[in-house]
Amino acid sequence: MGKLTITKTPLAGILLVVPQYFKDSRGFFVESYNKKDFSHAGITDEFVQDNHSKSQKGVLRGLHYQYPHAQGKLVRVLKGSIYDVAVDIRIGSPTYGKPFAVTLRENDPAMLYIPVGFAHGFLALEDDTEVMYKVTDLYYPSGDAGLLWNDPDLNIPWPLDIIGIKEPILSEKDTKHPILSELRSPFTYV
Ligand SMILES: Cc1cn([C@H]2C[C@H](O)[C@@H](COP(=O)(O)OP(=O)(O)O[C@H]3O[C@@H](C)C(=O)[C@@H](O)[C@H]3O)O2)c(=O)[nH]c1=O
Repeated sequence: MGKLTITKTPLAGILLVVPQYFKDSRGFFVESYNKKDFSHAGITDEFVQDNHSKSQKGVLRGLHYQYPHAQGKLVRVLKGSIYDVAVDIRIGSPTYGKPFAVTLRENDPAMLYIPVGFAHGFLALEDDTEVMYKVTDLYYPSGDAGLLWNDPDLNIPWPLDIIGIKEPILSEKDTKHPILSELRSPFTYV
């Protein structure tokens, strides 16, 4: 059992979660999820699916949400690094349309907890970047939805120049999401 440090961010509900990191001459050990400690710290969601993806440098996945069957997410990086972004799409939220971003990387136990009501995406900053995330509902392709990654209204400072690329590598689907002003968000702020 390790110590769990949870830090609030400027977007209510989005949390930085840092489990205790035990490093020794063999490498490291970390409890990446512990139901009891997470519940005590206020993350009471039940995670029902684990996702694992690998991306080359410059791949941008997002910004995604699912509805119905909305998913809370707990995101971490196994290999490489990502610029991870959550955008508040809860109607009535004081931070509606605002992004929060953090760099998550290998050999660093920091994770991002994103509750229901946010669109999520990330840019892989290195080749062979592997991301693993727990989600609170199963995948329903019919509920797959998103927001356009480069919507000027979101003004997300994706670090493309820092990794030396002009345009990210996107799925066909991710080029076609609506912008914030066209979004009919199903989420409300409570
Ligand atoms: C997300 C997902 C995809 N798939 C399949 C569908 C498709 O053929 C293939 C790739 O799917 P996608 O292109 O949607 O994968 P990807 O672009 O990586 O989608 C993911 O992006 C990040 C940012 C998220 O937050 C996730 O919730 C999810 O939306 O994998 C599943 O079988 N289960 C799943 O849970």
